[in-house]
Formats: sequence, structure tokens, C-alpha cells
Amino acid sequence: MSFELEDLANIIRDRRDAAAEKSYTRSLFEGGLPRISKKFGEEAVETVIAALSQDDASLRGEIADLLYHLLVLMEARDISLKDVLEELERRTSRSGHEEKASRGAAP
Ligand SMILES: N=c1c2ncn([C@@H]3O[C@H](COP(=O)(O)OP(=O)(O)OP(=O)(O)O)[C@@H](O)[C@H]3O)c2ncn1[C@@H]1O[C@H](COP(=O)(O)O)[C@@H](O)[C@H]1O
Repeated sequence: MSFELEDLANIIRDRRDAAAEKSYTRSLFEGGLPRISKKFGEEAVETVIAALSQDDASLRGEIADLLYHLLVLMEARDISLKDVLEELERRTSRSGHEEKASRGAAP
């Protein structure tokens, strides 16, 4: 499959200028960060519920909803996927416990 998360991020960016009645993404942007954050939170809860009590197909669908809304949230705050991937790549040089300790918390 050649579809990348970056492709969806680009579609979402393009929809910022679309007509809200035709584009769900645009309607999210019109609601601003409060609406986008609320939707992301709802999708996160739905993903947790699916992980604990639903089948693989349902969980896959909830994860897709969650990733889509995360990308909308990132676009709304001008956080690029590239920057996040660079942050994750930087963390690959140490364990999760070391990463946590570097934030000032106990491992
Ligand atoms: N990947 C997605 C995607 N995943 C989920 N959703 C929408 O996210 C919503 C999920 O929220 P809910 O399950 O709570 O459903 P809902 O009750 O309709 O949502 P609300 O009315 O409460 O906001 C649904 O309306 C889904 O259609 C998505 N909407 C769009 N995309 C992608 O974005 C592209 C552009 O979409 P438009 O902006 O609509 O052109 C599409 O081609 C897709 O590639």
C-alpha cells in the first residue's frame, strides 16, 4: 500500500479552504481548537472502549478515526507530522525509561 499518513495530512491541509457544507474537515476547523480537541478526546475514549471490549475491525475503525482527528488537531496548531516524526526518531536512541527520566520524572 502506498498511502502514507503524510498524504492524509496533506488532504486535511487542503480542506482548510474548502466549503464547510461539503467538507467535514473544514467544519471541524470552523469549530476551532475547542471543537477539534473535544472530537479528538471523544475518539480517544472510543478507542479505549474498543480496545477493551470490541473486535479487531471495530478497533481498527476507531484507531483510524483517532489518527484522522489527531492530524486535524496538529494542522490546527501548525504542528507538522515531519516534526513529530523527528522527535520520535530522536527518542529511538534511548529507552522509554531513560526518556521519561529526562523529563524529570522517576522511571
Ligand atoms: N479519514 C477521514 C475521517 N475519519 C473519520 N472521519 C469523520 O469523523 C467523524 C467521526 O465522528 P463520529 O464517529 O463522532 O461521527 P459524527 O457523529 O458524524 O461526528 P460529529 O457530528 O459529532 O462531529 C465522522 O463524521 C467521520 O466521517 C473522517 N472524515 C474525513 N476523513 C478524510 O478526510 C478527507 C476529507 O474529508 P472531507 O473534509 O469531509 O472532504 C476524506 O477524504 C478522508 O480521507
